[in-house]
Amino acid sequence: MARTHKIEDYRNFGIMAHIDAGKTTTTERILFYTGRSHKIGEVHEGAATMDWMEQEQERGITITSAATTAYWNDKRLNIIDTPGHVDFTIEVERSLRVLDGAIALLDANAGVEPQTETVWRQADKYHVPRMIFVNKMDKLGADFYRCVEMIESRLGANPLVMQLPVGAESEFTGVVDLLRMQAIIWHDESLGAKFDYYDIPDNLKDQAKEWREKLVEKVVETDEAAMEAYLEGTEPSIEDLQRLIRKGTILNTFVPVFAGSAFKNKGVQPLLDAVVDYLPSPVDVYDIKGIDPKSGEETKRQSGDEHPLAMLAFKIMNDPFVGSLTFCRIYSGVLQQGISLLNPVKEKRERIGRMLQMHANSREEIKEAFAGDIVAIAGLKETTTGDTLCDANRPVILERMEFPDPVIEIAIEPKTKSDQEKMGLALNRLAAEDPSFRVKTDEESGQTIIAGMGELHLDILVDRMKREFKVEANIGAPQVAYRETITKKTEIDYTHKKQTGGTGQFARIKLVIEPNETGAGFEFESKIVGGAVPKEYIPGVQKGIASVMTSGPIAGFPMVDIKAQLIDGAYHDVDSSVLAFEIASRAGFREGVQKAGPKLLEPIMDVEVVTPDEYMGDIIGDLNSRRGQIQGTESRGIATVIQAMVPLANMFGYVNTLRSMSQGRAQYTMQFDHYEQVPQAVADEVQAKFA
Ligand SMILES: Nc1nc2c(ncn2[C@@H]2O[C@H](COP(=O)(O)OP(=O)(O)OP(=O)(O)O)[C@@H](O)[C@H]2O)c(=O)[nH]1
Repeated sequence: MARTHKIEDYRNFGIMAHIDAGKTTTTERILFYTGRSHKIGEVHEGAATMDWMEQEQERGITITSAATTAYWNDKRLNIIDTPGHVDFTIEVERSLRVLDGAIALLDANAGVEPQTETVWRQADKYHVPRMIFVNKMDKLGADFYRCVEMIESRLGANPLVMQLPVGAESEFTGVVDLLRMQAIIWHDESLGAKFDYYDIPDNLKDQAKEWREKLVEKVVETDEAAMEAYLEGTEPSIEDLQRLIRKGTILNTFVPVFAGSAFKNKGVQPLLDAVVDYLPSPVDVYDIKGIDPKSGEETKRQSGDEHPLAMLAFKIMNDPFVGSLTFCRIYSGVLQQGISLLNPVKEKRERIGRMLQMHANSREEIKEAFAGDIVAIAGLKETTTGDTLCDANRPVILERMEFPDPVIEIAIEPKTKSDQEKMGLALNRLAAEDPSFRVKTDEESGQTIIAGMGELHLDILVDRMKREFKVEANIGAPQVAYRETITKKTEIDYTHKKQTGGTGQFARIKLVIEPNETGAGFEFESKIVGGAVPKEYIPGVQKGIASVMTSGPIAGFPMVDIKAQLIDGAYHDVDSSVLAFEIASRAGFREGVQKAGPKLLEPIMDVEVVTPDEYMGDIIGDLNSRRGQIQGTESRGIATVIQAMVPLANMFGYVNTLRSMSQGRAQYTMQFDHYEQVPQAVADEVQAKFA
């Protein structure tokens, strides 16, 4: 099987938006017009093709990114679905990672919304070229020009207005194409409604002329020759304009803006034309960066079949028909069924079995795939999200995605004992799919603990466990991961002696324990010379201390950052053993930490809030009341960035507070920074709760 489309004719793009801006509807229409989807499922009827999982439809938010292949104007489109919910920024990041361009949707009435700002900034981080579709022009209160203004003021972007709406709200009938200076009018609102080209309506003629001038001026600025010609009175041709718009879009100089109503089936076809005309192909964007696993040096991988195979796994889904499906973007080389590839991250081999191409409502078995393609591979064993698969002879680790550490822990237990094993399997599967989700066992209580990015994040995973793995579970309240340590140097002299007929037990130890540097963990050293404690018993001493450290004296949290030295001791020829020394050190250390000024530590988060100026005062005041320490503020574009260190314990529910304080316009991110002593009053509370 050969390539059906040159790599230059690929468009890998995603659609990003605030919740409810119409991403699902627009994607549905795109799939319909590209001819692959023959039945349109309205979102509210719960039959949307892109929303695969049941609960997504129930919750009405798109959680997973699916990739779908479609065709338009002889070009091959791979549409990568990106979610809009703030708890799933990780999903947005991973789809932004593998797409080359994006359409940002606006609700024509709501304009630029908070999550539009969030995903826009994420796209900025990856330099993703974008276009904007002002959707819902048929809606009450739709205002195209206000949206254009907000693109500048809220997103700090440079809008290149390509179309003007003809009418608005219920009078919306089509658009003026400013490039060709003609009106495109749809005859009715039904699916597949026909459109025709007309002269620009009289009442829009002046406005169209004015906006075309703005368009041409912005476009010729990207090219000196065109600029000079224009200044001398020569209008660029439509082809020249298109070429320069493509160039400026790919360089992120400006963002072409279009108008329409996906729901009323208006504006989608010209939008698809624009995807083909202005969004980049895989060879138009930066070469993907990577690391040579042998030398550790940075390298790059060019897009193209002629280069060694390298692809990035960006999504794992459980598929009811074939089990686990790993979605991969091929950057270079040709992938063939049956070959064996290296996963250099895990240092494991993977054999490529079944390969699928996903379409809107069908899947196609393929034997071969090429640079630029997105394929779903069945049955990979070792590969998790973010891993690279490559030619073993030319290994590369493609730029890894950044996954923030989980901040919330919740205890989980199956509703029935018999589900214990099934739950373990399910949690491990989910953790393999989602790098921001972790599972562990609490040593002390034996409880299973799951950790994630937020309460909603964990909620959805528990829900998936129920639906996909048929495991019902109860969960506890979200919990901060406290730690304990000591503050004073202390010496311990402890003797363990037991004489109960037969062999006795004897061990004497002298320990010095002291605080270790923050983050240095547990250190053990033996200073024994001359055999006061025989060498073979010393591991028993270390083991005894380590076992006590799993549960501190204040509230049973793990102890950290302690240095222990064994300085002296004594033994008995018959009665001493490793076990006797372990028992002695356990009891001695436990006694010692009580005298060594034990303290409770809490995780301190590095919090960054990005907000419009007017809410800054309130936000800082609120952070102070959360025991937060403001590190500084700076302006970034049109917003203010506040940097603060805040205890995690006081950050639960912050999303909602921030939302209401800023009318939803401020966003925040946080990540773990360090552990710090808890003030006494708070420590007392924690102790009362856990001890
Ligand atoms: N009036 C009008 N409504 C629209 C239009 N496009 C979508 N809608 C409606 O807006 C609502 C949200 O649309 P979706 O397509 O589900 O939006 P979404 O962005 O995918 O939402 P999430 O999946 O929750 O992120 C639905 O009720 C749609 O019918 C439009 O062009 N005009």
